[in-house]
Amino acid sequence: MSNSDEIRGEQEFIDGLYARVDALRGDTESGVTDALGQGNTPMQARLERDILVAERSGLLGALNAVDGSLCFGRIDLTAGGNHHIGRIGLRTDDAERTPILIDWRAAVARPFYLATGHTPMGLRRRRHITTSERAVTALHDEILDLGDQERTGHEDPTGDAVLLAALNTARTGRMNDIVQTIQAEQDEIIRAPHRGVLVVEGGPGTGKTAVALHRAAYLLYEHRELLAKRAVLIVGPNPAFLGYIAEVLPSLGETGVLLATVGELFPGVRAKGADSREAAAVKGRADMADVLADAVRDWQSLPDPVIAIEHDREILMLDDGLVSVARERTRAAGLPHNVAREYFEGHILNTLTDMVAERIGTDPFDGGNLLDPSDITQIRDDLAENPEVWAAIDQLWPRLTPQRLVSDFLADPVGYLPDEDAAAIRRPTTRDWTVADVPLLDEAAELLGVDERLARARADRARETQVAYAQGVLDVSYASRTYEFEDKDAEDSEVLSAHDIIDAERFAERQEEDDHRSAAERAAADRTWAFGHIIVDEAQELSPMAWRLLMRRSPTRSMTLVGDPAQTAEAAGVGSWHKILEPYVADRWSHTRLGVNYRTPAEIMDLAAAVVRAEHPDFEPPSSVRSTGVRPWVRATDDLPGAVAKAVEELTPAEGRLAVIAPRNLHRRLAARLDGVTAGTEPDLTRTVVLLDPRQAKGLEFDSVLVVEPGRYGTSDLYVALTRATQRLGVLHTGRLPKALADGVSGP
Ligand SMILES: Nc1ncnc2c1ncn2[C@@H]1O[C@H](COP(=O)(O)OP(=O)(O)OP(=O)(O)O)[C@@H](O)[C@H]1O
Repeated sequence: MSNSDEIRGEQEFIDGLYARVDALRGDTESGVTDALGQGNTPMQARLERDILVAERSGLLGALNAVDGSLCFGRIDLTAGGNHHIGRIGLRTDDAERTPILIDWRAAVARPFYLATGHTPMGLRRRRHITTSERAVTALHDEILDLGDQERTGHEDPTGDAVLLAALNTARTGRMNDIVQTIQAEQDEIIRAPHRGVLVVEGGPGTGKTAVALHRAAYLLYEHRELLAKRAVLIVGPNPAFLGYIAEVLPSLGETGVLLATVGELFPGVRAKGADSREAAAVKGRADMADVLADAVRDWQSLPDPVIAIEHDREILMLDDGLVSVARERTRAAGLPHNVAREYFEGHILNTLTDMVAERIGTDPFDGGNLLDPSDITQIRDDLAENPEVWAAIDQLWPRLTPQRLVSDFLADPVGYLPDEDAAAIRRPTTRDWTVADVPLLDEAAELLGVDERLARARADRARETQVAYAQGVLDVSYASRTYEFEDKDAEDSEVLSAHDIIDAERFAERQEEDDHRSAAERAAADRTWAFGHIIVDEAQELSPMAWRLLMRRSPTRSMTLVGDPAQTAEAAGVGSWHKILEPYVADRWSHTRLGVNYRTPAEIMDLAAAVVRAEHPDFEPPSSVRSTGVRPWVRATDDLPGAVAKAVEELTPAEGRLAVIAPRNLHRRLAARLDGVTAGTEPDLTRTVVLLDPRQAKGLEFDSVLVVEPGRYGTSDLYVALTRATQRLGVLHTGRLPKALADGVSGP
């Protein structure tokens, strides 16, 4: 076959695949339209319709998402025949249902990623198919069976042309999937068993984030049953980062995933405030769990010295001795505070009942008690009607919300912590919640528990509303009943109206069961949700308190943690995997390392590594997969805004993105000189020029990067900033220059 025949052949095949996708999409769309057009059908049918619409909409979403590059590879087998590999699997629309496109996650597709000339895994040839929209634009073939003489004219002798093209393309501000070029070391991690804790460590640009996202897609494919129900959680360091990675999973046809920062994991709270570095470090420490437990105990107070309760025209004196006994008995039950309150109420009511009984029932002659059990019950019931009794109980053992506990604690933490730490976290109760507050709120929720009676009362009220609603719905369907039964069509006359099969109560129950939100949506609204799998990116940044929160969300400890200790920025970050995991899984976790940097060219990586080596001489950076021949530059200036504006002009790529990374307090001055720049807490990363502080740059990448005033960053922040570029790096400074930068480059 000639060179162009090969392309034509693939084009025809791919046209066939798209025809199949279009037909499927048409079927799915009309299925949804028909279902929605059914109008006021009986209840059961309506529930089924909702499920069908949800399922079909998911399928439709997947079909639309993969449209860009449905098929990207082909493997030719030594034994004859071939398989095309794509983002989703497709079968023929006939009785045989023959596979025509293999999902990249299927076992059959694996040799596409792993086969080498050395270990061909039954392959003769591997082909990468590049498409633009629906048109085939290039083919790259690798011969894996060296004895095979057949040539296609599309041979790629080094086998890395497609990878290098992907690494060199202009960035868009949104991460792309790497499904066409997953490397063998990455594939192994993506397909690792989902049980247990897997730690993936690797330097900048080694594909940790990409691998984590593809792993989520793989797990959803391989364990669809389990994970569609329990959902996968992906935790990232900040909202800008989550925006950056948000399109990867949908492009792989997967949407059943919750992406969140730790600051978003307490439903009902949005962390908008900022903490100082010291405050975040103190709030993140593991001993905060004990501190909060102490704070809860301090709400369980004693009278000072008595509480006088007027009852039945007498005064009952509740003193600290009596309350102390009730408190100790309640605490001995070992229950969360709000749950234990019911026991405390019981003890106090008993204490007061004894007092009253003693006063009115004592036999003046022998000191015995003249009351019988029904009198005692009556006294207790009367006391339970007395608002003063409840006011005393509320004072001594108040019901608390996590928000109340934490905000009161932060308003006055003195006495719970060393003075310096208390001063660092102290703040008025009116302030916004911060990210570091969220694990404290979660801890507080655990310590407080849910008052079962309150929860039951709330559930009862909700149920009553639902039953009333159901009754209304059933009345409507009852009205339509005659019509249904009079219908001439025999099949329709078989249809039972909702009334025949279900009463209002049961319908309400069924409504509760049939919650049509996706698992990810339900998980987002539920603090106690147990996820099927949790993936944590930049895991080295999380504090011990944040780990406590995440471990609660993963009772099965099915987790993938990715990170790089050399990039740890947060003072609260734990730093060592052993320290993070020891309390939860002891040493039952596995560890793997990625060693190739796909992002940063060797010229830039050498400079960044020198910065870390100045502090840690044994530091081993990942090796860059490519070099560009373009050396980074470092320049001194007296006029920073002017020099930045000039450098931005010089570095802005014709296509692609530029990041200016500068300390936050310079942003206003710099932004004033940069037209159309985007900045702020949630910058729009799709704009050509983005202004970021070093923390915001974490996990992101750009074609060009300009680092401003490097002398003002800590080593790990500087390492992060210097390793964000795929092509060019410039450094500008007025002040001190870290020696490694001065030595590494000589500016013009
Ligand atoms: N196999 C691959 N094929 C194509 N591109 C890849 C591959 N592996 C990684 N990349 C690209 O390399 C870049 C870096 O990947 P990624 O952001 O996942 O690295 P990282 O290890 O998370 O980096 P950092 O720790 O610096 O945030 C991304 O653009 C990613 O798409």
